[in-house]
This record gives sequence, structure tokens and C-alpha cells, in this order.
Amino acid sequence: MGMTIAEKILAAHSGHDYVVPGQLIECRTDWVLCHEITTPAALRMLEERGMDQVFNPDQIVAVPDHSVPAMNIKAAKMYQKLKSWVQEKGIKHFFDVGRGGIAHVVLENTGLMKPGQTLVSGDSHTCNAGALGAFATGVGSTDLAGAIYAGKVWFKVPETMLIRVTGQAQPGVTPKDIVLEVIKRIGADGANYMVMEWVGDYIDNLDMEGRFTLTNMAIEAGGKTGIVAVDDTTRAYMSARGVTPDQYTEYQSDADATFKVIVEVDAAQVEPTVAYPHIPSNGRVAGSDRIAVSHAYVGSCTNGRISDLRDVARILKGRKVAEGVQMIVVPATQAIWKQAAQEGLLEIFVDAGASVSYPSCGACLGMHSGVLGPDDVCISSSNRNFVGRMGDPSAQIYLASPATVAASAVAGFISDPRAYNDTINAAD
Ligand SMILES: CC(C)[C@H](C(=O)O)[C@@H](O)C(=O)O
Ligand code: SF4
Repeated sequence: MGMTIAEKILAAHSGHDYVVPGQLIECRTDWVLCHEITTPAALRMLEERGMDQVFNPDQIVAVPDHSVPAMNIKAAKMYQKLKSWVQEKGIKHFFDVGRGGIAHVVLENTGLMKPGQTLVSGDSHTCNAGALGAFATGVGSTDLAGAIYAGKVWFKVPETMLIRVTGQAQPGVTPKDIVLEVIKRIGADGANYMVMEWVGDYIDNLDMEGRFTLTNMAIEAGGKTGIVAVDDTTRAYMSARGVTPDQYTEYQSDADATFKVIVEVDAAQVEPTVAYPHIPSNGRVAGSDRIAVSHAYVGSCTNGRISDLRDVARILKGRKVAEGVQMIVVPATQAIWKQAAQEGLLEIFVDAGASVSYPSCGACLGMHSGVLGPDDVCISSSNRNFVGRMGDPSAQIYLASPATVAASAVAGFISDPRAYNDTINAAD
């Protein structure tokens, strides 16, 4: 019987020739990603049991990202805990504040995480790295503790959902719109405990940044992870990071692999999509209602990459954020921040009246640097719009692509970015 990519990776990491969905396996983890929010709890569990060791300090990547730079004493202590552990255990790959950014985006860019590998982290958007043709998933602090200690985790082998995206998207329609459309169709629990494998000529033609946006949001449909098979785009991405094909394993799903569900998407039919409060599956066409916004946020591990910032700059160039709208742009990493500066994007944002913040998760989860107050209405390029996600429970969050966020910031109400298609084409 054929296997999917995910099944092949899990078999290879658990000493089996093949695995089937539902099977319980003990899986080797090639990488463990640690940030300052969930790692301290895992470390405490290990310390309390006298098991305070790491399986391999060279296979742990530590990136403080949520509450940095610290906004209060509690956050400063969490950061200290992560940092002192890193120093004590000799964790090799530590991306300190000022040298990192949002952990998932830092990791995807390092060349450390490779196709065919496994990754766990105490963060639900770990699925992001699946775009590299890898198996990457979020775990709770207990499993995180086990992974740090032993380099292993237990998994029930997930079933796989195949999502075939064909055709060309209209100008102004981005991977974020595609994934919001898929989640709208299947529901916020539509892929529960499944791997979401993305295929089709739309995916073949998509760059790595767009693929990360797709796999990043698997968890918003309940997915165990998202995955894209390795192709020339992946190989070029790895090679740009000094990693050659002999350093990793490529897997493809077999022709007779079993997919629990198959979802077909015609990219040309997808419109700029906005997920209305309070669930990412609540998608509607951008601009179909007149909804005034008080805040616009571009950033996060879903859409804080350089291509996202370029999309925003094309729309903001020579324009102003509407009076009464507070816009925040957060490049996902220091490297992206620098690239955006070099390309003149930050200047465009500032000239338009947007604040540019330092790389962190801050506003995305309402921790700091852009917390929403009562009844604020935010159009956000992030991934979740749950009640209270960005601050006060009465605030309303609408999820959209960076282009839609920019178009809405300029208009002062949620708007269709296709109105700027001429601008977009002219800039390309
Ligand atoms: C703080 C962290 C555990 C959380 C997650 O796991 O997703 C955060 O990153 C989020 O996006 O809500
Ligand atoms: S950017 Fe947002 S979604 Fe991503 S890890 Fe940080 S808090 Fe979570």
C-alpha cells in the first residue's frame, strides 16, 4: 500500500518500513524549536524530576519572540529562563533579541530545518515548516519536555487531506486568500488531526514564502500539520542557504497513497477573502460589507515576510493611512527588517503614517506593542481572530492578506485590494 509524504517521514523517524494512520509511533525529532513562553514550563517539569538534560544541544533552536523586548518583569523573567538554559546547556542555535525575530520565520530561513526532517515546538504554528517537505508540528509543554530530554515524541500517525489548487489566481489574490478560502470551505475543524498536503499547478508555481503562508495556517483548520512536496523551488531555497540535496531526503506521496479527503480549489475563482470575527473559517469577500477599521496590522509568522511587506508597500506608496486608523507593520525577522529598509519599504510605511515595529509576536496575540482596546476593529494579516486574541474581548478582528490590510488601511474600511491592481502591475 502506498504512503503519503508525512507517513514516509514518520516511518523513517520511528524505525518502521511503513506506517498507517492511527498507528502509535515513537518518533525521533531532528529539531526542537524553543521560545520563551512554553519552554520554561517544560524545563520546570524536567527540573522537578531531576531530568534536567537536553538530548542534543545542537538540535535545539531557541528564539525568544513572543514577549520581547520584555514589556514587564514577568516577561523579562521568562526571557531570562530561556537564555540561562541556553547558556547552561550550550544550545548552539540561539537567536537572541536583535538577531532573530518570530521563531518560525527565523527557523525557515536558517537552512537548519531541511526537507524530510521532523520538528516539534511548544507552539501551534510549528506546522509552518511543513512547506519545506518536512513534518513539523506543535506539541504541549509535556511533549516538549520529552522532546528536549530524549529527542523523541509519541505520535498517532495522522491521516492526510489532499488539497489540489489549480489554475492562476487573479491579480490581488494571494496565498492567504487561498488558505482562508480552504478553511472557510472545510471549517475550523475540517482537517482535525490531519496532514494538509498541498498539490496542484498553483502550488508548483508558488514561491516558498507563499507556501509557508499555506502550511502555517494548517492549525486553523485543526490540522496536525501542512506539507508541500520538495520540488525545484524548495531545492533552490535550500541551496540559497548553503544546503545541497545530498544533505536531505526528499519524499513524494505515492500514486496509491490513501487520502482521507480531497479538496479541489480553482485558484481563479478565489476572491480576496476576509475572515470575519471570531473564527478563521468565517470568510467573506473583501469589501462586501462596509466595515470601518480603527487598526491595521501587518506581521506575524503567517504574513510578515518580505513579499508581504512589498505587497503592502505597493499599495501604500504615495498614499496615506486613513485618518483615525492606527497601522502597525512588523517585519517578521531582523533580516526581513533590514531587507525592507534596504528596499525603501520602511520609508514608504512611515511616509504613509504607519508605525514600523521591531520583529516579535507582540500585537499578533495581544501581548504588547499594539494591544486592542474595547470595541477596536482591526484588519490583521495574522492567523487567528478569536475573542480577546489581540486584546479586549469586545475588539473585532478581521483576518486578511497583507494587500487587503493595506487597501483597508488607506480607505479606513475593509476594502478589496483589486482596486490597486494597476499599481501592483506597474510595480512588478
Ligand atoms: C504562545 C503560544 C503557545 C501560542 C501558540 O501555540 O500558538 C501563540 O504563538 C499563538 O499564536 O497563539
Ligand atoms: S506570530 Fe502570532 S501566530 Fe505566530 S507564533 Fe507568534 S503569536 Fe503565534
